[in-house]
Amino acid sequence: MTTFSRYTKTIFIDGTWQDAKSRRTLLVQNPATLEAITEVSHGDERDAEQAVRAARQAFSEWSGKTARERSQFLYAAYEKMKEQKEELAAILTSEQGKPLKEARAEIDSAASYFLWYAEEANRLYGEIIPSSNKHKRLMVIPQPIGVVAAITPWNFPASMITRKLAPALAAGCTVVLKPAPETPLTAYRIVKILEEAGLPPGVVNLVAGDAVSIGKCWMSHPDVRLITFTGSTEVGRLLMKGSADQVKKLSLELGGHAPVIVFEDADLDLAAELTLASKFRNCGQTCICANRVYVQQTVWDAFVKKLTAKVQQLSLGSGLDETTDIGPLINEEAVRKVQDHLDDAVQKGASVLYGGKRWEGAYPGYFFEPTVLANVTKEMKVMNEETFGPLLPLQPFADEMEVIRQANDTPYGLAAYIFTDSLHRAYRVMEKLEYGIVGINDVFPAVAEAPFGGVKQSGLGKEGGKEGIFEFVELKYVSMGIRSL
Ligand SMILES: NC(=O)c1ccc[n+]([C@@H]2O[C@H](COP(=O)([O-])OP(=O)(O)OC[C@H]3O[C@@H](n4cnc5c(N)ncnc54)[C@H](O)[C@@H]3O)[C@@H](O)[C@H]2O)c1
Ligand SMILES: O=C[C@H](O)CS(=O)(=O)O
Repeated sequence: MTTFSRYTKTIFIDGTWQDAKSRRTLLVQNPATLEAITEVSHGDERDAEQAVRAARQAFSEWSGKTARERSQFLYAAYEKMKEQKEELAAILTSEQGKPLKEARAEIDSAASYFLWYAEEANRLYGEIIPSSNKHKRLMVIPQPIGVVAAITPWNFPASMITRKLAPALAAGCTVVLKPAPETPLTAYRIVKILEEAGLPPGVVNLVAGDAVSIGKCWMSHPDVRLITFTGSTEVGRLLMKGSADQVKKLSLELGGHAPVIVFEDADLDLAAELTLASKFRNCGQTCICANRVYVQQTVWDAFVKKLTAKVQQLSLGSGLDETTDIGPLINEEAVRKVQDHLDDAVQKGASVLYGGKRWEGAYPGYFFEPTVLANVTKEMKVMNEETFGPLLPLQPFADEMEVIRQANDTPYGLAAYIFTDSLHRAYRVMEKLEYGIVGINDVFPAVAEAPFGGVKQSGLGKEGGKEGIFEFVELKYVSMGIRSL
């Protein structure tokens, strides 16, 4: 089990670990036990500016390497991350709270992006276009966009970083990275792993610190060509506005409000099991988790009985305890949001089928009981705003067209889920759902080989898949005049 000293340098610029220019530090605590883990460097615009200079300086050499050389680096990073999985998972759980079994799965996922883009680095093809003019030859060549600013969230502090770093490095970009203040130690260990894999100075630069000042620096810096952000829609809007003056390219992975639709022809045991798994993974703190469940009236009683029976078997506790199914929320603000959504729903007529209050257990941290609601209505906050906690509203529906309308009635468009054993119904409904990701009898769509991303106010662009690398690339079109003999 990794232990940290009282202070950990979490600013890494041009190959050197350093203090913040301001000498400021920030405490990192365990959200389950509230114990202090360590103080970390807390940088600002001065550190952010220095990081961009280092990344700009390193760009020519890194982008000048062959695809094979960049690929080999990413393979080495993959191998080292797999070797250090247990240590990384323990660090992740200590600062973020999720159960170790989920943290291990996240490290596997994080490493898979290094593996996938080690492979894709060698497949960033251009093309020759058949010219309509015999005196011209036309081609398109992909080129790395340049210095990339990556800003990441606390809920998946490993995979949200590698989902950006891997394609950026594969394409030949250099990176300045700001992790979430709640989870800087996972970012610290990932950069340490990259160092061990042979990271050249300036290729990846880490600046843990003040989000607003660092963000302002990178939004206004002319050498930052792309901002790739994963986080709330609210912050995504700020970054869009702040990048507009320079027309910066943006890749945005934002908030969600996933509907689950359980049809009468579904496997109800599977639907109950996967709805539970989706909702309560990471204590409900995932962008693609079930936020509302629509159950066809004819199977309401059977489904609700199965779901509530399973919820009662979930055990809460510290993520470092192997028997834990649900860990803490990330902080007190997160608990207050869950309580606010619950209070609002009950005041507007919802009934609590299970749970309904903070968990008073063996740990002093930010725990909330897994909670299931019925008699919910569209007017409730929980049916419209991302709760980001263990609160699950259930609502009956009558027919297919009505539930599709209800499912689409949101500004979000990240993920949606359908449970049915009818191929015809699955295809009909999937085509009409206004979401970037649709799960059919599945609630875990995120894999490195597929393009992950939302529509509407859930984001712009894709991460993963063959598509993900193109966020970090500019396509140059070359028109060449050829003299005939
Ligand atoms: N679509 C996805 O793939 C995806 C994945 C994970 C999380 N999320 C979303 O992220 C949110 C939860 O994560 P969070 O609480 O860390 O989100 P957040 O938006 O509060 O913070 C995300 C990152 O942005 C930084 N940040 C905050 N304000 C900023 C500013 N003004 N300028 C620059 N940076 C700023 C934070 O420090 C953090 O590093 C949820 O909405 C969740 O749905 C989306
Ligand atoms: O929180 C959002 C993450 O993208 C969840 S997942 O790791 O993609 O399932």
